[in-house]
This record gives sequence, C-alpha cells and structure tokens, in this order.
Amino acid sequence: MISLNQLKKVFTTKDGPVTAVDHIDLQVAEGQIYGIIGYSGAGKSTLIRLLNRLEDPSGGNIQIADWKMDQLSEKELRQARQEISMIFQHFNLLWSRTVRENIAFPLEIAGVPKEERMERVDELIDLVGLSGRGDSYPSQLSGGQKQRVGIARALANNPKVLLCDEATSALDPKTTDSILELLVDINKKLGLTIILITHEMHVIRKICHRVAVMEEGKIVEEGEVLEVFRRPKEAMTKEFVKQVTEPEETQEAAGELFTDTDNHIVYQLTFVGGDAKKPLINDVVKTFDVTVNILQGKISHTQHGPYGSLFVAMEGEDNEVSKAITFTREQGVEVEVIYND
Ligand SMILES: Nc1ncnc2c1ncn2[C@@H]1O[C@H](COP(=O)(O)OP(=O)(O)OP(=O)(O)O)[C@@H](O)[C@H]1O
Repeated sequence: MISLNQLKKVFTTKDGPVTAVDHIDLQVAEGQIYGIIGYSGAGKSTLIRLLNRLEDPSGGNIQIADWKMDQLSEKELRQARQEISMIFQHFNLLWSRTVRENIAFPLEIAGVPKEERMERVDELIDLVGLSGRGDSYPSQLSGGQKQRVGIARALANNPKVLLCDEATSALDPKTTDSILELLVDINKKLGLTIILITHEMHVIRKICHRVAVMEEGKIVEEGEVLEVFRRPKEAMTKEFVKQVTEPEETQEAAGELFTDTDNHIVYQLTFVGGDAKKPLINDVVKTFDVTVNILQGKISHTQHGPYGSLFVAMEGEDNEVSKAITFTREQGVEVEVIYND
C-alpha cells in the first residue's frame, strides 16, 4: 500500500541545512498497522507529513495506493488526500461546529449531497462510539471523545490509509487504550492501513503489526513487533523495549535483595507467542540442581500474540546453572544477564 524510496527532507534554517528525513526506504502492506517510534527530533512528524505532502520532499519517491505522491498536480493531490486521511495529537477540530458538523466537513468539501452526508455522519458517529453526542460542541467533550470525532472525520471519505500523528500523546493512559482499541477495531472492520508515529513503546506493543525505529532521520531498525521485542538489535530499540519491560526497576530491586550475599546473577527471560504458556521454570528446577527465585514477571499482549518478560535469580553450581540456561534457550526463550553482583 505504501512504498518509500530514498525519501529525503532537508529544511533550510538560519543555522544551515537540517536533514529531518535521511534517505528512508519503507514498505507497508495493505491492512497493516505500522508504527514508527523515535524520540523528539528523530524526524517522525516530518516523515508522516511527507506521506500526504503536507511537506514537500527534497528527494526520493512516495507511492501510496495508485498515487505517485511526489509527482502529483494540485488537483490530483486533492483527490489523493481523500484516500489518505490524518488524525492529530491536538485533534484539530473546528470549535464553532458541532460534532456532526465537524464530521460532515470533509464530505461537504467532497461535494456529497446533504441527505447522503447526514446518513454517512450518523454511521460514523456510531462507528466511533459517539452516539447521542452529535449535537455537542468540541469544548463539551473529553479528550478521548474529541479524538473520536477526529477519527470519524478522517474516515468520512472512506480512505485507504490513516496517518496518526501522536494521536494519543495528549490523552491519559486509560483513554489512550480506548482510542487504540478503536483504531484496531476500524483496522479490522474496514481493512484500513494505519501508520502511526509515537514515542511510546506501549502504543507499538498494543496495536502495531510492524515497527520502525527512527533516529536522526534514519530508520535504524525495522521488523515485526514480536520479533523486535524478542531480539532488539540497536541500542535505541533496546531502550524503547525497556519502556515496556521495566528492567530499571528490576535492577534496583535485584540490587536491594542481593547486597548481603554473593554470587547472584539476575537473568531476564523473554518469551513470545506460544512459549509464554510453557511451564518452563517448573521444568528447569525439576531437571537441574538449581534454585530459581522469581523477582518480577509480566505478560503483555501484542497483535501477534503474548510477549512475556520474567526476571529471575538462579543459584547453583556453575555447571548446573549453565546447563539450565542452555536448556532455557533451547526452548526458544531469550536469556540475558541483567545483574551480576
Ligand atoms: N519546518 C521546519 N523548519 C526547520 N527545521 C525543522 C522543521 N520541522 C522540523 N524541523 C527539524 O527537523 C528535525 C526533525 O523534526 P520532527 O518534528 O520531524 O521530529 P519528531 O521526531 O517528530 O519530533 P517531535 O515529536 O518533537 O515533533 C528536528 O531537528 C527539527 O528541528
């Protein structure tokens, strides 16, 4: 659905040129929820704004559905933008218009007759869970409800692609989850391709099928979400994965627990998919002469199945511990030493 080839954006500033997007190649399949994660300044917003040509590229190509986005006339761009919608961090609603009128706005621009427009608006209000709020003004809505209006408006013209620019960053965690669930719901119901940018790994973990990690305008790592969680390669990716697994807290806890004894090693075991359901610790202590102390464990759900992280301290003769670790790895579980006093 989306193909980027050597995409580049350089801004000219008074301090000289700034390369915000640096020769990016990217493919997104139809129906995918694709996440782009990076810290502030990585170039995410510029990249997403290039996709619908809110920014003009300095080089490279952008293909979305049948549109060669970098080569369109003004008229073609207007047509293409009906197929490529966007939602924003601060919703960008029209404050003097009701919910119904906000959602109807893109239909008015597209010249949809009034009766058809009203029917479509009612459908969209139902789809995003805003029944009964059609006559409210944005100022009378919560943040989550405002974003629901943004989503309904973005879906009005039956787009093929939805771009989400930090769409949940202004929302509290519970509201964030409900908006993410709505995005998954419309992805499934409508087969819509969704690209979202975020600085929160929780958002990627919860709804994305694939993820790209951005740093200094480049994509430094890309892959299926579960695979990236299981084996993050780049330092930047490992930092983002930590946002979900919380090893800092665990390291602190391990330090506290084991200051007075010696020879303790804390391991992080990472399970994905079906591995998360195996009674692995039970098998380890039955098979090898080791004791295992569980410090912290967590299973989270991703779009491709469960992802689990378990922090354990293991004690025993070196030989037995080493055999237990080899056995664990043979079960498809990643093992990493995170604390060794
Ligand atoms: N219009 C502009 N003019 C000049 N420089 C810009 C412009 N827009 C972005 N930049 C620069 O491009 C780089 C990437 O910015 P961008 O906003 O795309 O990053 P980001 O990852 O989205 O970060 P944030 O989440 O803070 O917006 C930054 O160095 C930024 O200062």
